[in-house]
Order: sequence, then structure tokens, then C-alpha cells
Amino acid sequence: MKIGILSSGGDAPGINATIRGVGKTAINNYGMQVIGIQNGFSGLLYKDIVELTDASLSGILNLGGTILGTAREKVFRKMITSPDEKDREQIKAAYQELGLDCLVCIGGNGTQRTTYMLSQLGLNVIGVPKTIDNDVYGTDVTFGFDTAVNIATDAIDRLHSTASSHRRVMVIELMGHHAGWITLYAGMAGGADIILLPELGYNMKVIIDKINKRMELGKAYSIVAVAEGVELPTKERPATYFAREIEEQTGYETRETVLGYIQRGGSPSPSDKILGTLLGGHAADLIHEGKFGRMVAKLGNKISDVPLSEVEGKLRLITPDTDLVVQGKKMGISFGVW
Ligand SMILES: Nc1ncnc2c1ncn2[C@@H]1O[C@H](COP(=O)(O)OP(=O)(O)O)[C@@H](O)[C@H]1O
Ligand SMILES: O=P(O)(O)OC[C@H]1O[C@](O)(COP(=O)(O)O)[C@@H](O)[C@@H]1O
Ligand SMILES: [Mg+2]
Repeated sequence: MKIGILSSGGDAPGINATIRGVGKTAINNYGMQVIGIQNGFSGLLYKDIVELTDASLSGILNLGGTILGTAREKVFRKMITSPDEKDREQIKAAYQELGLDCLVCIGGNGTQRTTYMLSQLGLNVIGVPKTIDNDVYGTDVTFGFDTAVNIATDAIDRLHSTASSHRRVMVIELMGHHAGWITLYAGMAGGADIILLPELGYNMKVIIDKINKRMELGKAYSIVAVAEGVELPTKERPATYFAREIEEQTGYETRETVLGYIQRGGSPSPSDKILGTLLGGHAADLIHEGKFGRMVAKLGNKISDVPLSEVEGKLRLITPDTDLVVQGKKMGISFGVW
């Protein structure tokens, strides 16, 4: 059997652990041939490939990013959704010319959508969920998230001493374009006072009242954690918008921090390396069993898999009932709406 592996969408710590998990299991346990497809789905079209061997998969477990490169490929998306049959035939032809028996696609929601569409074309595919945002539907958690939360929590931890020394309000913006999981987890683990999430929205009066009340209680500073995806009335970044509004409306000196790509860079945490290894191994098992059109997943404490048809087009989002939101609320942390 010959299998291909690609990574697509934003990189996340743990992709290399996953490539290694798929590849080493496929080679050593099942005697499969493995190729890496470079730079996302475009590498499939242009047959931009590299042979993966047990030796070439050594030394990558701890590496951040992806050894295969990744892309948010718009051309491929257009081709796969195009009404023109010729476009889809070209994709099928590329898969066949590479002699693949299965294609493993490591990526987020967009990638799982594309992977599902490839399965609809009759190709054998397996999806592996990855994203620091933790918003892939059908799995409890994605690798990359734990690493990102560690980095973001460390950043919030470090803001406390400088905020306290200057008696300032600190606004920190964290990643998450649709889902605020990083902000919720790092906000709670880092002791933020106000946590603003795209899923819940905000009421500026609630935020201002909370900051004023903290100062009245003698608390010298406040920390606001905001997800980049919170919808705003202006074109500013959330950190800039909230820092400006808070300073104007409370009179307290306020500073902004945008953590940005630091959250995605560097080595994966041990937990993300383990998750990638287990998910990768399970992908190889599914291929051996001939179970295609599925996404590997972590459900409860088990590594499992779900049909791509149930995953595609959906997002895993925070709700007011999410346990950590409920607990934060009970402790007096503001979520911008209460
Ligand atoms: N709705 C969609 N339909 C088909 N392909 C999509 C769709 N959304 C994204 N893609 C493709 O999936 C790949 C990765 O998507 P993207 O959203 O950038 O990253 P991620 O997989 O991390 O969510 C890209 O090639 C992109 O063009
Ligand atoms: O790397 P880009 O294209 O600037 O995208 C940034 C986005 O990618 C992420 O880091 C990860 O998102 P995906 O996993 O969906 O790719 C988001 O948190 C962020 O909004
Ligand atoms: Mg996405």
C-alpha cells in the first residue's frame, strides 16, 4: 500500500509528531510506503512530494511547525467546489498518478471540509484534526491547543507584576478567529479578571463597571483577555479597541498586548506530542483496516474516529454552559456580558 500525508491550514505544534506517528506506524507495523506531499493541497496538484522513510521521520518529534510545509490554498478550494467537472478530474488524476491508496490530511475545519469533498470524489482519505484554536467539530481536543494555552498563560502570568506595579489595566489579545478556547483556558489559568470571547459577545457597560468595581475594592489593576475574533464596531484590533475604550471611559491607564504568532511557534508540549502520536497511529490503523472517509478524534479518554460527513462545515464553539465559563462566573470573573 502507498499512502500520502499532507498538512494544510495554519501550522500548529504537534503536526510533526503526527506525521511521525502516521509514518512510522505505516512503515514499521504495516509495511506501507509513505510519501509526504508538500505545501498543503497544492502539493498534490503539482506532485510536489518527498519520500518518507523511518530514517527521515527521525528527529522531528520535538519540532514545531510542519516539515511538509502548509498553505491556505484558495486555488484548490475553487477547483474542488467548481461546477466544472474538469477541475475535479484533475485532482483525481493527480492522486492516481501518485499511485496513492490513501491520502492523510492534517488540518483544521477548512481542511476537513476539503478532505470530505475528496472522499465524495471517490478518493480514499483520512482526516486528522489540528489547530491551536481547538474548534474542530467531532473531537474533544486538537493538538496544538495545549501548547498555545501554555504560552498564552505564561504571557498573562507575566502581565500581573507589571500591571500591579503601575496600577494599570492590561488588555491581552489572544488567537482564535471563530472560537475563544485559547482565551477562555489561558484567561482562567492566568487569572484574568475579564474574559471576552467571540461566541458570547460583550456589553461595554459590563466591562467598565467591572473595572471600576475592582478599583473601588482596592484592587490595583485589572487584566482583560480578549480573543482576536470578538466582533467590533470599528476596524481596530480588539486589543487596541478595548484598551482605548477602557482608558477613555474609566480614566485608568491602560496598555495593550497582542501575543500573535508566538502562540503557534516552537516545540509542542508533551501532551500535544502524545496526542499527535496517538491520532497519527490511529490514522494508520484505519488505513490498514480499509476504513476511509473518517476523521480520527479524541473522544473522552479514547482515541476514536468519526465520519467526515458529520464533521465538515461545523465548528466546535464555547457556549454559556461550557463548564469553565460556568465556573468562572461563579467565581466573579466577568465574561463581558455578565
Ligand atoms: N469551505 C471550504 N470548502 C472547500 N475547501 C476549503 C473550505 N475552506 C477551506 N478550504 C481549504 O482547506 C484548506 C485549509 O483551510 P483553512 O481554513 O485555511 O485552514 P484550516 O484547515 O486550518 O481550517 C485550504 O486549502 C482551503 O482552501
Ligand atoms: O496564519 P494566518 O493565515 O495569519 O491565520 C491566523 C489564524 O490562524 C490561527 O492561528 C489558527 O487557525 P487554523 O487552525 O484554523 O488555521 C488562528 O488562531 C488565527 O486567526
Ligand atoms: Mg480554520
